[in-house]
Amino acid sequence: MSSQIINVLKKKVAKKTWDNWFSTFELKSVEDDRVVFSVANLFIKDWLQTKYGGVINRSIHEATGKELPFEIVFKDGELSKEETAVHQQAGSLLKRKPLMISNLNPEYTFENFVVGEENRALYEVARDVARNPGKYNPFFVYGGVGLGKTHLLQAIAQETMTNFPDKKVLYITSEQFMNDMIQSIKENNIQKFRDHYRKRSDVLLIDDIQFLIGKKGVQTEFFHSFNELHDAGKQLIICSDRNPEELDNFHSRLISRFQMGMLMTIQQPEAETRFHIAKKLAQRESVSLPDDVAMILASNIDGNLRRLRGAIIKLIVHSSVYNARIDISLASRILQSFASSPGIPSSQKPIDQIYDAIERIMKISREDIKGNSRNKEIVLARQLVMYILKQHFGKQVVEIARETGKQHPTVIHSIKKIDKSVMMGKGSTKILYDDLIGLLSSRSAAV
Ligand SMILES: Nc1ncnc2c1ncn2[C@@H]1O[C@H](COP(=O)(O)OP(=O)(O)OP(=O)(O)O)[C@@H](O)[C@H]1O
Repeated sequence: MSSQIINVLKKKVAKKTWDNWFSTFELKSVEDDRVVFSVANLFIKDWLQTKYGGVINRSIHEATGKELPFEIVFKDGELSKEETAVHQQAGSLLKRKPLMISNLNPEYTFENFVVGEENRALYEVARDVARNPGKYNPFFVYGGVGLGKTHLLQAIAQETMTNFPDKKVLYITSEQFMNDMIQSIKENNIQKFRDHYRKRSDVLLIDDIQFLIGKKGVQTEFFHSFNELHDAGKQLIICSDRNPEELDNFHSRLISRFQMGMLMTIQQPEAETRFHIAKKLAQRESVSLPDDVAMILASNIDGNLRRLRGAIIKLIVHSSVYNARIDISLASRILQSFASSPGIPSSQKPIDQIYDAIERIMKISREDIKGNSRNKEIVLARQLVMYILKQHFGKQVVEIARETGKQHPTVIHSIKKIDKSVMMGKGSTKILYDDLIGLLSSRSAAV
């Protein structure tokens, strides 16, 4: 029966697809309640689950006559050093994706951050912060969605760790701070939480502070952590999608703390900078983007750089799957698919906007998402709905539970799960999320 599943699956996908994506895919076991496959890479695992979950399910059904769910695990737990080296040297694009070891994305470095005139001053100060912790305290960076704030924060974190191996550098989102706080209260151990943030970090970086809008209790806790660290000369680095003054419903004393150090904004990159960013984004995927292709992408996609990245990833995946050259004609087709996907009307309720975006990008209907199917793609879509409601539209867990008709623990679990993938910049879930946010951010009020 084991080989039958693979045989059926092999017949259902094109040879090229099989060679590109299933070369390390093997059947590990068929159990009473599930089928387990293994692959040799984190990114492929994620990609197969998302893109080929449906066909894998159908193949299992056809071969076994049962509706068994499946799971994909790493082969032998993880890649051996030799395998990693081989995969880094050669093979398909996907095999070369690095495995993440910390909550910092190894690609978010200063070397990978392209500096145009518009952000030169910001870049210089950021490097200075990593060389001289405590000099500009706090360092507060704000600016629009997808302009590189997280990248810059993580670059400061990584460079500080290199410059000062003895310093304890802690990077978190303000949502994680809140979750840790709630967890510690549940476990009746708030002191441990306080010690963790106040005593065990020399450099604390907090991403997306705007998430704490309206959460007065967490703000108070953060205020005390801020003061204790600041008084002890520890470096604080904070970023937000808006100026501190625009943090509505924030304690005024916290806002004035944010304003007392170095406050800088991250600017939209000009077309020339976008050209260099496009080249760099491709280089991060070990692909060299021809100048004319980088040019056409940079001049057609502005604003949120995740859209630019999304287009480049699509280009690379397309060229890998269809064995096509990355040239102007392919880039134009990709751009057309971006342009022909009209915006989502912003007059709709957030949840309807998200359903629409998912239907367009993942081809999964709202009925499926609202239902109870455990199909992996549908489960992922459901989790993305909850995560986007929270992150992008600032909804509370109670509201999300009400709007999606799911229980609180399911909502919390889903948000955590997607947050982890997004934070780690992990594979296809992150790409999907970026695509969805790109589409939602470009919504047209006209429709
Ligand atoms: N100057 C740059 N050079 C190279 N890559 C960049 C630059 N700015 C942004 N990027 C890339 O663009 C993508 C989006 O950046 P990032 O996630 O840091 O944006 P953000 O401002 O934190 O977004 P959000 O407001 O949603 O939190 C990332 O892949 C990042 O590496």
